[in-house]
Amino acid sequence: MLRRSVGGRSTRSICLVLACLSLALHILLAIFCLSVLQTACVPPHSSSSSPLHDPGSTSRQTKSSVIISNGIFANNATEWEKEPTGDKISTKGMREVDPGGSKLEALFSHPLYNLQRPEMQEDDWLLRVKNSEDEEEERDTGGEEEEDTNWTVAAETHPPWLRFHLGISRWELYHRTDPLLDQVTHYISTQRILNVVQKRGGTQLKLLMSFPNHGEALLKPMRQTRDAETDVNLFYFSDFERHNAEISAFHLDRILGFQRIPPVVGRLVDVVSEIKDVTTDKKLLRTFFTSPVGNTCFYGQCEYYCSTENPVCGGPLALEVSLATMLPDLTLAPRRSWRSPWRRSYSRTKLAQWEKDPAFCDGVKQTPPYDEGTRLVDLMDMAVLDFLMGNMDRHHYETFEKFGNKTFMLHLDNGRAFGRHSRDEPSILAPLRQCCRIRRSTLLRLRLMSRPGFRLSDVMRESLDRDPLAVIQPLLSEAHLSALDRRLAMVLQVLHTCQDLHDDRFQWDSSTHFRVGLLMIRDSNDITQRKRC
Ligand SMILES: Nc1ncnc2c1ncn2[C@@H]1O[C@H](COP(=O)(O)OP(=O)(O)OP(=O)(O)O)[C@@H](O)[C@H]1O
Ligand SMILES: [Mn+2]
Repeated sequence: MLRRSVGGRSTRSICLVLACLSLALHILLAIFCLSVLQTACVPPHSSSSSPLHDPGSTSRQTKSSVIISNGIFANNATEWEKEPTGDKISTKGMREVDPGGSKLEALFSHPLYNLQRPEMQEDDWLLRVKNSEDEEEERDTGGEEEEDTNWTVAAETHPPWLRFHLGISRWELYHRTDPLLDQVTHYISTQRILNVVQKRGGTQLKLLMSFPNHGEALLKPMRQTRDAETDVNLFYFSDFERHNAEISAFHLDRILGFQRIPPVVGRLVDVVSEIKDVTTDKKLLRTFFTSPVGNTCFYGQCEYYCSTENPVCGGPLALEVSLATMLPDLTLAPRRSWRSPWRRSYSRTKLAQWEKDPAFCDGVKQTPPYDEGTRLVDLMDMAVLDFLMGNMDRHHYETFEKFGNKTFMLHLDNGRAFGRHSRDEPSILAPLRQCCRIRRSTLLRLRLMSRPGFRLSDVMRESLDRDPLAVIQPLLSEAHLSALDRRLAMVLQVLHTCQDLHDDRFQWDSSTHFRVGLLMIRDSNDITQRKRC
């Protein structure tokens, strides 16, 4: 009896121990699975304007262009309210934010900026390097030889501007972490200037600079002191273009994760030895003069501000300028110019249609190319970029013809941005307010940058400090930098209001109490990732 009960008790305790062990193992397994799932499912938000975008899934996205949050993120919060995985991420390969470390590096190391790149197809590249087969074929067909450029040599021997051209894809101008970016900006900010001519097109003075090895850059000069705020009585179309706006816009676009502005860098040029003495443009040369205080000035020929009353002056010789890397020549890579649906009237009295009609977006959404693909959310990205930097001058945008409508939008001409820091211009956000659409990855990145560890003003300050002109004076004043944070909060507020305003677009899933939101368009990448999850 005793033995049996002892035996029974020991069997029971063995069973108990085994049950405990099995429970512990299950808990361990569950923790492991959760951490693996989190790593796999947290960072799936990509900008579809990058090679991360899976071109094959664009059609999938087109068919169902709104997100349908199905409760994968298991809590009662809407997607909106959920925190992006932030500075506390400790999953493999992720760094914790070091309070004294580089916020810019921390931002670019974040999962939202490091998404897996789907394989690029041959037609996803804007240009392609000739290979020996092409050359043979050309010789057989009697095709023209490339002048003095050997396109078949190894990529490392190409000049940086050429490698930049070769890296342009259907979804982005460059890859954010590519060391080439530094090389191309270093090249145009240091190479000898061989020739200068005025660049046609547009309304204000711009110069086309040539460098050794066929490199070219678009120059916009400094016209007023960097800190001067635009006069409140000036209309947006009467404002000067600013060289520091062009530089800052490039940095902001990259920080937002878009990669839709060609690399722009600052440079101090000598107006005599690097412009006057080397130019072959007689019309430009004729406009040089010495100002009453002995500074060398010029004004060129253009529609606005090209007169003795609006000269560009060295001090007495040095002039701050912005240099934008030139895109491939139009004969090699033609571009299409699109009028922005939210273009302003460029009139002192007239209002544009979108300013009078709150339902303006409904029409846009049904109009090609905004009725499918990513073009509408790309417009929203552009509105966010422009609102943050106070740019009211976005009348057109361009795309590369080769890619048709399945491609990103180029954000060229940002010279009228960063004019005022003390005032925000809510009308720039009209597209967002009227459409209530945003790319999911953009939203998550914006929210990330509203957090102290990745604060937009801090990452912008750090990024701009790397420009050669920053040693003279910061490219953006502290007032402009803090305006960025203020405006970012406003963007997030607008999106939040979208949810409140359009509550009919939300349904309640009664079984789970998860809100099913139709607010945000998903990236194709999100869909791919979600399947995996
Ligand atoms: N990096 C670049 N590479 C090649 N072409 C460019 C580049 N930047 C601008 N351009 C071309 O030059 C044209 C004029 O440039 P930009 O728009 O900056 O001048 P603008 O005087 O401000 O024009 P507008 O008065 O029409 O606003 C653009 O429309 C674009 O086609
Ligand atoms: Mn312009």
